[in-house]
Formats: sequence, C-alpha cells, structure tokens
Amino acid sequence: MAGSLMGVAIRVENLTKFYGGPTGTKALEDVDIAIEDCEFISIIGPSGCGKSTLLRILAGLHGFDTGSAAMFDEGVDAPRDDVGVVFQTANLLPWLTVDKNLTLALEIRRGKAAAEAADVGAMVEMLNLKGFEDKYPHELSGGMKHRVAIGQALMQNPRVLLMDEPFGALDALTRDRLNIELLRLWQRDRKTVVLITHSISEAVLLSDRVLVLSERPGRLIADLKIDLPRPRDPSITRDMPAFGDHVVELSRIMGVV
Ligand SMILES: Nc1ncnc2c1ncn2[C@@H]1O[C@H](COP(=O)(O)OP(=O)(O)OP(=O)(O)O)[C@@H](O)[C@H]1O
Repeated sequence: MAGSLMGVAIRVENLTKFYGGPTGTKALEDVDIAIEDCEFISIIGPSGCGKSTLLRILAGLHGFDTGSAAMFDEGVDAPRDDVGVVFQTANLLPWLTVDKNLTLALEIRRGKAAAEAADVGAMVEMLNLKGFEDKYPHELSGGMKHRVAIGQALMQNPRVLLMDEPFGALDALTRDRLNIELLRLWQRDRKTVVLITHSISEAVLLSDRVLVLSERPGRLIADLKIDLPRPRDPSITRDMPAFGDHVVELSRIMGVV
C-alpha cells in the first residue's frame, strides 16, 4: 500500500452524525476509518448514505455527534490550510477571470505574494484550459468550470485533497482526461486523497483502497484493497483481469449485479 510507512493522515473513530439532533436524520453511524498519509482512497455508497457528510466533517465544515475525527493527529473542528476541498458544484466567482479564480483560494489563505508567485500557466496547461485564462466563468462550459474548481484546490499544493464527486458533471472524455491527470499528479506529488464517486470503475482505477458505505445511516460495510500496479494508465489498467475482478466484487457489495 502506498505510504504504508508514512503514518496515518486521517483517523475517524465511531463517528455518528445526526442532522437536526438525535431525533432527526441519522446520516452516519459508528464509522471507523484510518487513511494513511499519501494513500488514495475512494468512498462509494448509495445516494444519500452520508458520503458528502463524511467529507464535510473531514473538511472541518460540519460537526458530528459522537466519536472522533482527526487529521495528522489533530482533532478536526475547522477547515485547515493544508487541506484542499473540491465540491460537486464549481463555486467560481463570476467577476474574476479563470487565472484569478485559480489563485483566489491561495491568495485568501497565503496572501497576495503567494498568489503572484504561483505557476498559474502550468496549472492552466494541466487542466487543458489554455487560451481561456482571461475568460469569465459565464464564458466556460460546465466541465471547464469544474476543472477550474479542481485547479483552485490544487494550486494550494495541499497535503490532503478531499474531492466530492468532482467529475460527476463532466463528459466521459473530459472525465477520462482528468482521471489521467489526477493519477499523474498523485504519482508525482503523493498527496493523501479522499475521493467520493458514484463510479465503481473510477474508484478502482484511481485508488489504493475503496471504502463502501451502507444505505443511510452510512456504516462502513467494505474496505477493499485495490491490487493493481502503479503507475496506472487507464487504457492498460482497465484491460487487466484484476481490474474487472475488483469492479465485479464492488458491484456485488453495492448490490448492482
Ligand atoms: N444540511 C442538511 N440538513 C438535513 N439533512 C441533511 C443535510 N445534508 C444532508 N442531509 C441528509 O443526510 C443524508 C446524507 O446526505 P449526504 O449528502 O451526506 O449523502 P450522499 O451519500 O453524499 O448523497 P449523494 O450520493 O446523493 O450525493 C441524506 O438523507 C440527506 O438528506
């Protein structure tokens, strides 16, 4: 497993979360997860099972009722500077151009000098947005906006990247391309990544481990190690028998075959 000697980055123990108090909606129940530093984890599960809730708790955006959530041995109770978050919807500022949107979070968190020193050109290139640096969000396609949102998080060079279904709204080709870029980036920089996805094959392609949550209230029902060699190339990895085996196993766990 990647980073097996590097220690635990994220530890969640007996985590339970209600919306609206103990008589309200129970979103998560007794969730236990340990994620190693530099590990790539995907979380899958039925719609409404609590995946986004878990990610928001890890991002320090939601509280919880019982149990604990820690990042690098510190309790999570607020957003951290070394954690980048990418949400389902790209929340770009409409009055800023692509390159200004890309450095916005960096500027807010680390100051103007850090934003000016950042290599925006390399990020624009990586996101396949060359020629759109000076465009405003309303001039971009939905997929392009998502790419900028992912770029915003990556610009901060975070230690941990939390991604909530970031590719869900993208066309298949763009999604493939971003998967390849994400693999390349992760192989180069080895961040801890937690990805929420509805795509079993995407989870298998990208991850060291895939965690499966049950129907709400989300409980951890499977923790599958993905035994596929790295570096991974989608066109080669998807043809490996082990890839198909993992997809079938997860589909069975999810009850979709
Ligand atoms: N702010 C909120 N207030 C009340 N209930 C909420 C809130 N956010 C989420 N919930 C409820 O908590 C449960 C888990 O929601 P969550 O968004 O975490 O699920 P999810 O697995 O990410 O879903 P999806 O895959 O459809 O995005 C759902 O029943 C949802 O209705």
